[in-house]
Amino acid sequence: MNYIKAFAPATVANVACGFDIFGFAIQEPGDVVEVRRIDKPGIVIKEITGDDGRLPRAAEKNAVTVVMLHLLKHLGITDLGCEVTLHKNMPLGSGMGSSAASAVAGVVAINELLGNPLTRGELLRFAMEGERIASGSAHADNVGPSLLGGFVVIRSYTPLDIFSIPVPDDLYCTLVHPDIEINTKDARYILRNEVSLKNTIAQMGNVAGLVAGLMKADYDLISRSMVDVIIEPVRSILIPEFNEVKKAAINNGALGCSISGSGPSIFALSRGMENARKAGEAMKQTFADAGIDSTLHLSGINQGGATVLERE
Ligand SMILES: Nc1ncnc2c1ncn2[C@@H]1O[C@H](COP(=O)(O)OP(=O)(O)OP(=O)(O)O)[C@@H](O)[C@H]1O
Ligand SMILES: N[C@@H](CCO)C(=O)O
Repeated sequence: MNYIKAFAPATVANVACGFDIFGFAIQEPGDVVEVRRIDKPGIVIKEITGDDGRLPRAAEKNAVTVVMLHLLKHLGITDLGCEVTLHKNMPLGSGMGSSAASAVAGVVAINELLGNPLTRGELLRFAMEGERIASGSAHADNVGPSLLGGFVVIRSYTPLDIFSIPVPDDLYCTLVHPDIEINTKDARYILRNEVSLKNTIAQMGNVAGLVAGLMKADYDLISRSMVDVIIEPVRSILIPEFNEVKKAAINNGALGCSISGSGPSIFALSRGMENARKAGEAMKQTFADAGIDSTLHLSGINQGGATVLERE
């Protein structure tokens, strides 16, 4: 194989109560990566589109290529030469798993170019290295679902223990990205290290409730469990109009609404596409009323994760 083109979708991490342990992928948007063999050994970034020249061009600094370097090192491959093109189809610092989509598309593309020496599950820890470069933290709740699809639970980081759970067919995601930027690194820095016993108990109840609600297709239980008493109260101060946008979603048919990843995007889950659309329009209008432009995405839960689009 000499050429691979791969796609990896945007993701919603945390899903209200599951900081660093829950995430799911949506259908669109997503990053596209092209990898082509060249004679000279080494990984080079040939071109990046859609980033306004803001992303690092050095292979060891960009999430899309860092993952490739880690994978080649693990496999002991020193003579491979590749030119990489990244099509950046989502904003940076968006809370949509932007760095994760690049990392996942990159690792899937290089693995395919090499004839798939590793399984999807085995690629996860390499994709996490892309997150380490982007935000200083190798969390898996964006790369996990972008790579594997479905609603992903990370039961443990040491050792890594990750699995998917079924979700109701009629569950839809609304994702609204206001035109502002928040770096994951900053949004993690402001979090407190200690959590009260009272909040831990409340959060554990909601985590258990959300898993059970999704697996049993119990929409009332999903709705009651989409509550984050630990992270959202701290981070929401970084997002203008957060409380109003959340209220607009809930008042217009959403089951629940919270910050997507580390923000500023805000997501809602709804029963049926029509409710998702109604909630999304109300959320977007609330931002517009405050003079903030935003972009609306509507999607079912992406069950397949990253895909290979072309091979030569
Ligand atoms: N290929 C890449 N795509 C996006 N960001 C990258 C990439 N490579 C390195 N970065 C760096 O990662 C930082 C953005 O990552 P960050 O995690 O803050 O955003 P995000 O992925 O949109 O957020 P979130 O993880 O909350 O969804 C920027 O500083 C950017 O320069
Ligand atoms: N779980 C991570 C996701 C970042 O998208 C965080 O909230 O910092």
